[in-house]
Formats: sequence, C-alpha cells, structure tokens
Amino acid sequence: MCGIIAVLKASVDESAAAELHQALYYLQHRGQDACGIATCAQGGRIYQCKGNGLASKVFQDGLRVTDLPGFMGLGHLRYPTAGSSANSEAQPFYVNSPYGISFTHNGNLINAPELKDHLDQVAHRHINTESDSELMLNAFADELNQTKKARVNANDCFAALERMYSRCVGGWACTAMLAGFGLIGFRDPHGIRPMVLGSKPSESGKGNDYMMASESVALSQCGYSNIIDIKPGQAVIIEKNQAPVFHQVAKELNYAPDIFEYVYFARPESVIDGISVHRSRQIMGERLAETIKTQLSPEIVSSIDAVIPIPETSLISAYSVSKYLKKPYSQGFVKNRYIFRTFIMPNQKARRAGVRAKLNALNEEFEGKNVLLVDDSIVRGTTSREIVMMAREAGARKVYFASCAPPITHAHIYGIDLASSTELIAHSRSSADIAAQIGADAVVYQSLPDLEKACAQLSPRDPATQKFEVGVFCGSYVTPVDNSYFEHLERVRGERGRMKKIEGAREAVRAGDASEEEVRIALNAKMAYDPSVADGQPPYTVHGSPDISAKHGWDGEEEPKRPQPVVTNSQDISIHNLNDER
Ligand SMILES: O=P(O)(O)OC[C@H]1O[C@H](OP(=O)(O)OP(=O)(O)O)[C@H](O)[C@@H]1O
Ligand SMILES: NC(=O)CC[C@H](N)C(=O)O
Ligand SMILES: [Mg+2]
Repeated sequence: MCGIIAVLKASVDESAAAELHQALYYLQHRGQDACGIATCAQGGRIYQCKGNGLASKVFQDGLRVTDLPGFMGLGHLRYPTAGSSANSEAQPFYVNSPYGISFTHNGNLINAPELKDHLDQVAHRHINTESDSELMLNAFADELNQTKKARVNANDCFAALERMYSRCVGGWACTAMLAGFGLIGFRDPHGIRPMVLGSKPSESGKGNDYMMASESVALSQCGYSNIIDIKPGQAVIIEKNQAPVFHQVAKELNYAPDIFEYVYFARPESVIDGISVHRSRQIMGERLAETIKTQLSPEIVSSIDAVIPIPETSLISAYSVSKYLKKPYSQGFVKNRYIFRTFIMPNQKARRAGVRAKLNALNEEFEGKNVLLVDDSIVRGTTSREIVMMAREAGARKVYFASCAPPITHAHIYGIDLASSTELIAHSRSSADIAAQIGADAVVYQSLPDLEKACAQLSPRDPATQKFEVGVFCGSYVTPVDNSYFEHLERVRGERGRMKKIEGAREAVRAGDASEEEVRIALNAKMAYDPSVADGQPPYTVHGSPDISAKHGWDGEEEPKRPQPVVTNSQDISIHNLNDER
C-alpha cells in the first residue's frame, strides 16, 4: 500500500513542498518503507528528495523542505508490492523525456513482464529498477512521446493515457507532474485504488489551490474542501490558474473499491468513494458481534468478562462488539505511541519484535478473566499469536479471538502486499486449526457477505449493487488474472526464503559459530550461480542446508538483499527543463 499526494498552488510564490510534507504525515500509515517529494518551480525546473525511511527521517524533520522550491509537486509514501525495498525504488520516479515527467503510483500491475517487454522491444526505453511503477511511468512517457509535439495540451495527455490504459492491467491511483505544464491524476477502470481531489481559495487571493491524495484526511487536515472522488477510469488535469478538466480515459468497468481500505489500511477519518471508514468499522463490529452470538455457545458468550481491542485499527469495531454484546470494553493492551504499524514492516523478525514493542498487557485487565480479543484482520497471524500469548501471560483464563475480516486465503494482487498465499495463516486451515495455531480457545471470523454489506450499506451509489474488490477472501478478482502471475508471486517469495539461508550462513560467521573458511566452503558447496534466474531476482540458488542452519534459523523469512542497480534514481536531482512555463 502506498500513499500519493499532489499539490498545485495558485500563486507561484507559494511552496507546494511545505504542504506536501505536512500531508505525508497524514498518510504515513500507508507506507513506512520510503517516501519522497518532487516539486516544479517557475521555469520548469524540477527538484526532488526521496529515500528509505519515515517522512521525519527522509526530510530531516522538515529541514529538507526548503531544498524543494516550486508551486506544484508530488509526494509519495511507499510500502512495496513489486521489486524490492531498495532506495532506488522510492518514488516519485522521474524521466526527462518527453517534457520532464515526475510520477507516483499506488497500486500494482499484474502484467509487468509484458509491459517491460513492450518498453524494451518496441518503445526502446531503459528501465532501471524492478518497480512496476517505473514501467507505468515509461509507458505513459512513451505514449505521450507519440504526439511528436514540442508542447502538449490536455487533450494530448488524455489521449496518451487512453493508450497507456490499454497496455496496463492491475490496480492504480497515480499522479504525474509535467514540468512547466501541470498535474495529472488518474485511477484504474475498477476504482480499486482510491484518490480524491479538493480545492481551497489561495491565500494570495489569486484563485484556487488544488490537492489530490489517496485519502480525504490529508485534504481536510490541510484545509481543502469540495472533496470529490476521482472516478474509476477517470483522469483529471490541473493547469496553473485553470479549473480542473476531467476526462474518462477508460470505460468504467465496475466501481469496486478495495474493501481492505475499510478493514485496515485507511485512517478512520477518511471517506473513500463516499463511504466513511469510521462508520464502516462500527458496522463491521455490529455484524461481527451477531456472528459471535451464533458461533460461540450461549454459555461461552455469557462467560465473557471483557471485550479487548488490539490497538490500533480495531479500536472502533471492538467498541461496537462490546456495545452489541453488552460486555465491558477494556483497553487491556497499551500501545506504545512511538512504534508504528507492524504489519507493513519489511520482514517477519521485525514484525514479531514490533508487536511486543508496540503492545503491552495490563495485568489487572486479564487476571482470572475470560476475554474476547477483537482485531480487524488476521493475516500471517503474527499479531494474534503474540497477543494471545501476552493475554495468557497476564493471567487470562479463556482467550477468544474475533476478526472483523473473513479468513484471508488468497494473495492480494492490486497494491497491498498481504504475503504469499502459503504465508497466510488461514490458507488451507479451518477456524479450529487457526485457533490452535495462535493458541486461542476459539476464533470467530466475520463472513464475507457481512463485511461487504457493512461497507455497501453506506455507499452513495446503489448499496444493492455496490461491489468491492474482495479477491483475498475468495480468490475471485475484479480483473482476469493469468495463473502465471500467481506462480510468479510464489516464485518471488520462494527466492526470498532461499536468500534467508544465505543470510543465515553470513550470520554464522558474524556470530563466530563458523570460521570464514568453513563458511566459504559451505557457501560454495551449497550455492551455485544460476544464470536462468531472471534479472532482478537473487542470483543464487541454494542446494541443501548447512548444518549450522537450525541455530541461525536459515529457513525463516527475512527480506532478501537484492542486487542494487549501478545507477540509482534516488539521488536528489535538480533539472532545468526546456518546457516553458505557461
Ligand atoms: O496477522 P498479522 O500478520 O499480524 O496482521 C494483522 C495485524 O496487522 C495489523 O496491525 P498493525 O500493527 O500493522 O497496525 P494497526 O496499529 O493499525 O493495528 C492489523 O491491524 C492486525 O492487527
Ligand atoms: N503499495 C503500493 O501501492 C506500491 C506501489 C508499487 N507497486 C511499488 O511497489 O512501489
Ligand atoms: Mg493491528
């Protein structure tokens, strides 16, 4: 999941970067791996700062903002779904030809190999990373280049997008900035990924400022109003001192927002596609309570002493569960405010440690009690396993666990990396097996129809026909998906596992459990360079397991150290573009 933001100020004397930087903090929950800002000043010069880390680190608590002059710009927060976590894949991406384009993307393309092939063989464009977003930017740039014009207008941009849409499959909400021209925003034909646009009167009195972002919370917190959703398949162009122009660049195929935005990703203050995230979570809690009553025996329900949320996302729905069941609501877990989201941390070791660092049980809320823990979702089971253990350590007698989302059984393919299907705890397991896995006395899941109804009943469109992207719960996705894509996902994850073994061997040397010579021999014997492995994937395969593997957990999952490109796109750039200021 990523966060995207774009700002255009009516006055060239005002700073877009200041507002973009502010908005990064409102959307930080959408991506913690990397972030960046690109701005464009009068005269068409582009400035950029990006890199790995939270916004506070990359922008040195705001110090770097002054390096980014300009009245318009783009911001991005990254949680990778494709490629690697390398610095070079931080966004915005930039290409100088044609016209100087900066680009941000929230989503995931499921036909990246075909697109890459087209860009290589037909468009002759160099792709420097494994990021699908860089492919999309180049596909757009190539189509824009087909105009063969020195200067493009809005219609040229819309026409280029129409052609680009016919080449891309997946989910996306994107912003682009053309040097000296303006901003463009666009959304996939199913409306899977969210994007809103708002405006406010400029402080200069010269017209309106505009902001686009993944979530309305960024706009409202920065003082924007008149907030509207960009529609599925729609694009908008905002040129300086002109009203936004909208155009349907692809037929709206189905209005099917990703339901996981409501379950987990979005902030509760946001309204996505007209549906309040906060209200949807309340209703999810009410419906879940109803299921709890039917799935647990009346004796168990009456024995429950307290309903306890797993901070932070489940706070709202857990409160609804407690109200509906008429049980006391207890904030039995205290959240450390300096630890952020654990699910979107890059590796399992960090995620596990993160749960313990983030949440602490208050013994008096658990001692001798039967507790019902409520979370928004159970994905790998990292949080639930640790939390159940903590509840028992704190003295709970019975621990029941309820999830506002149904069992997650399939890979997410449109921009939320929910792990490979085999890592999902609900993959090929019954609720009883899952309860045993996480150490709970019972697990209750929301049903998919109930989850859909909880969101659909708030839709400003016809609730009876409102659809959502729900592939993770049932394997039925809104776009056709080639089986080879799932094989690709599993292969990528398999490679990661093998890379962990290599890391484990290195760790053995660091820990002094093996001499360098022993490890050198072990590595030579166990690994062979495999030239058939595609570019960008780890270049080694591992044969067998060295003896020291068990001690160092070589089979665990840890983020691979990917080969780094020679030339990165992560350095700050300052490019004067010849495209005139209009
Ligand atoms: O089963 P798992 O793989 O552990 O994933 C599910 C958990 O991860 C998320 O919490 P997270 O800490 O990321 O964010 P939050 O503070 O918004 O709840 C989510 O809210 C669940 O608690
Ligand atoms: N989570 C996202 O939206 C990721 C965007 C893009 N696919 C990337 O990996 O950078
Ligand atoms: Mg959570």
